[in-house]
Amino acid sequence: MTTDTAAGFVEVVEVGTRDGLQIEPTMVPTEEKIALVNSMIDSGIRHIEVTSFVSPKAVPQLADAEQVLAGIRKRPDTNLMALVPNLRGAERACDTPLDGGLLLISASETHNRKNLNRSIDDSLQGFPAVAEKLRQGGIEVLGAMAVAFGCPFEGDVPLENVLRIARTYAELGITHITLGDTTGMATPRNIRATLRALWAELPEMEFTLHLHNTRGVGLANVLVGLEEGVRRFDSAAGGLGGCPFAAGATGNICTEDLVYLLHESGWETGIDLEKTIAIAHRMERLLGKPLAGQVMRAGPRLRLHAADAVPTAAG
Ligand SMILES: CC(C)(COP(=O)([O-])OP(=O)([O-])OC[C@H]1O[C@@H](n2cnc3c(N)ncnc32)[C@H](O)[C@@H]1OP(=O)([O-])[O-])[C@@H](O)C(=O)NCCC(=O)NCCSC(=O)C[C@@](C)(O)CC(=O)[O-]
Repeated sequence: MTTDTAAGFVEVVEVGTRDGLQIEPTMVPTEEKIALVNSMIDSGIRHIEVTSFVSPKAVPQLADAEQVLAGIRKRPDTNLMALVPNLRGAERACDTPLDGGLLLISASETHNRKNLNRSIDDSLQGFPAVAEKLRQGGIEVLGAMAVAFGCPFEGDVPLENVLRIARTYAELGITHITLGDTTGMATPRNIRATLRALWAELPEMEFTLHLHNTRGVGLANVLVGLEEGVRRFDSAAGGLGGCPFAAGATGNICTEDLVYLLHESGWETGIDLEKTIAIAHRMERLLGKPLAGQVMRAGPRLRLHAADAVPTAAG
C-alpha cells in the first residue's frame, strides 16, 4: 500500500461497508454493497475497508466478502482492504482482488476472547501463518488493534499491551497499524500518550486512527491525532458502525463530517464532499433509518438558502 504523505494531505479510509454494516440487522444485498463501494471510489476515496473474512455465523452481513470484492471497479490508485483474523480468512482472501489484509487482535484479553474466541497469546502465535499466506497471495499485510484506548469490559488498557502487540506486528514486517477506539473511550489525553509511546519505540511505524463517536469526541480526537502526526483516519459513511462483540458500541466517526472538517482546516483529501454526502443518503435509504451524520443534513458551509424560505421575526 502506498500512502500519500505529502504535507497537507490526509488519507481518509472508508470503512462503511465493513465496520458500518457489520452490526446492521438489515441485510444489504451484495449488488448494493458493490454499488456503494464503486460510488466511494468515484468520490475520490482511495482506501476502502470493504469487508471481513470472518465466520459468516459471527457476522452474517459480511458472508458475501468474495462476491463483493469481485464486483468492484478499481481505479489504479484504489486500495481494497479487509479484516483477516485467521488462516481460513487468509485462504479465502487469496482468491479475491484484495490489496490489503488487516490482521486483527484486541489490546484487552476479554475483548479478544469475545471477538475472536481466543486469547491474546493465541492470536499473536497465529499471526505468522496468516501473514505468510496473505503475502503468498500478493496481499499486503497490515495490523489492526481493537480497544487500544480502553475496553468496555476491562476499562483502561495497560499501555504495555498496546506496545507488545505493536512490537509483534513490527517483527512480522508490518509497517502500518490501525489503532481502534472500539467503543469511543479515546480522549485527547490518551490518544496523545499512546501515540507518543508507540512512536518512541517504533518511529518508522505508520498509524491509522480508527475512531468511534460514542461519546461525541471523535472529531476532537482527529484534531489531536493530526497534531501528533497521524495522517490517516478511518471513517464510515453516515457515521455507521460498531463492533457486535463490544458492549455499547456505536458508530464510527462520519466520513462526510471528517472530510468537511479536514477541508475546512486546510487539508487535502482528494475527496468530493458532495459525493460522500450522496453516499450517506443512499446508505440511509438502504437501511431505512436516519443516520448520525451531520454534514449530510446541513450540507457544506456555503450551501445557502433562499431568504424567503423562512419567516422573518418581525412578522
Ligand atoms: C475469528 C473467528 C472466525 C474464530 O471463530 P472460531 O469459532 O474460534 O473458529 P474455528 O476455527 O473454531 O471455526 C468455527 C467455524 O467457523 C468457520 N470459520 C472460521 N474462520 C472462518 C473464516 N475466516 N471465514 C469463514 N468461516 C470461518 C470454520 O470453518 C468453522 O465452521 P464450521 O465447521 O462450524 O461450519 C470468529 O470468532 C469470528 O468470525 N469473529 C468475528 C470477528 C469480527 O468480525 N468482529 C467484528 C470486527 S472487529 C471490530 O469491529 C473492531 C475494529 C476492527 O473495527 C476496530 C475498532 O473499532 O476498534
